[in-house]
Amino acid sequence: MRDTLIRLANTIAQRADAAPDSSYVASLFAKGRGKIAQKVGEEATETIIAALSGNAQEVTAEAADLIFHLMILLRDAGVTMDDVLAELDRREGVSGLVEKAART
Ligand SMILES: N=c1c2ncn([C@@H]3O[C@H](COP(=O)(O)OP(=O)(O)OP(=O)(O)O)[C@@H](O)[C@H]3O)c2ncn1[C@@H]1O[C@H](COP(=O)(O)O)[C@@H](O)[C@H]1O
Repeated sequence: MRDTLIRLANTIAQRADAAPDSSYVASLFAKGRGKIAQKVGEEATETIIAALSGNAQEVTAEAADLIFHLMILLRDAGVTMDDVLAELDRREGVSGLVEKAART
């Protein structure tokens, strides 16, 4: 799973410095963080609607759109996927400690 995210993050990073009319991702970077954030919001809403409709194929497609646009927003905000995954790892460790404490 991490390989997919790394490949996509690398492609997105290359597009950040590319000419705006050279690709979809490059054009989104050129439009700025407000537009990128708007796309994340739209894709999040579409993912929610798909999940509520109960169609797993639609949820998969919308979730892919959401993660893709979120990765563009992260790049624009100077946050790496490694930062996010490290935060999730840290929380897993924290919750493990809480569970351990609850058992003692
Ligand atoms: N994963 C994706 C991906 N998912 C969705 N999309 C595009 O995201 C856009 C979102 O669709 P919408 O209908 O919501 O948006 P729109 O109407 O085109 O745009 P708005 O006017 O709403 O801003 C579509 O143009 C999709 O093609 C993607 N475009 C690119 N990728 C990946 O990004 C890489 C780089 O893409 P390019 O920058 O196009 O080379 C590709 O190799 C892919 O791996």
